[in-house]
Amino acid sequence: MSRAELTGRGLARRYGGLTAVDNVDITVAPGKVTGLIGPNGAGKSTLFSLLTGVEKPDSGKVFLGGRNITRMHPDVRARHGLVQTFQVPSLFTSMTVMDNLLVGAENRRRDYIGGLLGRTPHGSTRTRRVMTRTLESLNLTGIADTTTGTLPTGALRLVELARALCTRPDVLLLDEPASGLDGQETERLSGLLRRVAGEGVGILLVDHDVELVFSVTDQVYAMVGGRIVAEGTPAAVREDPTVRAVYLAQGPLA
Ligand SMILES: Nc1ncnc2c1ncn2[C@@H]1O[C@H](COP(=O)(O)OP(=O)(O)OP(=O)(O)O)[C@@H](O)[C@H]1O
Repeated sequence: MSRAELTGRGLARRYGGLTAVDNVDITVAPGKVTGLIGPNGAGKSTLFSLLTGVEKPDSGKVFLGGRNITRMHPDVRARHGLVQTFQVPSLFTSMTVMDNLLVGAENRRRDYIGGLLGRTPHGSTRTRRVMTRTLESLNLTGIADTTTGTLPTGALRLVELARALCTRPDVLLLDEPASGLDGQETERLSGLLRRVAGEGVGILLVDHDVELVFSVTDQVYAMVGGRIVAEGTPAAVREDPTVRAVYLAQGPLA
C-alpha cells in the first residue's frame, strides 16, 4: 500500500529576534526512517512542532501526500495519518495500557466516526488484532491490563509508541523515543522502527542518541543554528566536516 510523503518547504519560525528554524526543506519518505540530529538549541524541536502542527511557521509550507496541511490542527493531521509521540509521554494515566491503545486505535478517521456513531464501542475485530500484535511486538502483552500511571518511564515510552502505531499511521514523528529506555528496550525499539518502516510507514526520528539515529535511519538531516547543514545517508552525514566539528567537540562521534 502506498503511503503519504511528508514534506516541509522553506519552513521558518522566529521567536522575537531569534530564528529557531531558518528556511528548512525536509522530506520524510514512505517506508524510510529519517533522522534529525543537532546539538542543543539547533531547532529540532521547533521544526518537529512545525511538522506536527503544534507550532505554525512564519513562512513556508507543510505537505502530506501533496496536500497543503500548514494550517491544519495537530488532531486533524493525526486523523489524516500524521501521528506524533512526545518527549514527555502523554497518556491517560488512570486507564489501562489496553484502553490507551483503544483510544489511539479509534482516533483514526473511519474508526473515529464509527466510534462517534457508537458502532465500535469495544473496538472492532481488526482493531483488537492490531492492538494485540502491537503489544506483542513491543513485548508489552504482560502489562496490557496495568494502570498506565503506575509504569516506569521506559515502559511509558513504549506504550505511547504502541498507541501511535495502533492508529495505523502513514507518517510517524518520534521526539526522543529512546530517552529513558535501557539498552534492551532501545534495541527492541530499533527493530520495531525498521519493521514499521518495512510496512511502508514514513518515520521521522529526533533523538539525542546519535548512534541510535545513525544505526536505524536511511536518511539523516543535521541541523545547526536553525539550518540544515548536512543531509544524506548516515555514513555520509557522519563524515560531514560541519557535523564532525559540532559533534567531535561534544564527543558522541569520537
Ligand atoms: N517558545 C519559545 N520561545 C522563545 N524561544 C524559543 C522557544 N522555543 C524554542 N526557542 C529557542 O529556539 C531555539 C531552538 O530551540 P529548539 O528547542 O527547537 O532546539 P532543539 O534542537 O530541539 O534543542 P534541544 O536538543 O535542547 O531540545 C533555541 O535557542 C531555543 O531557546
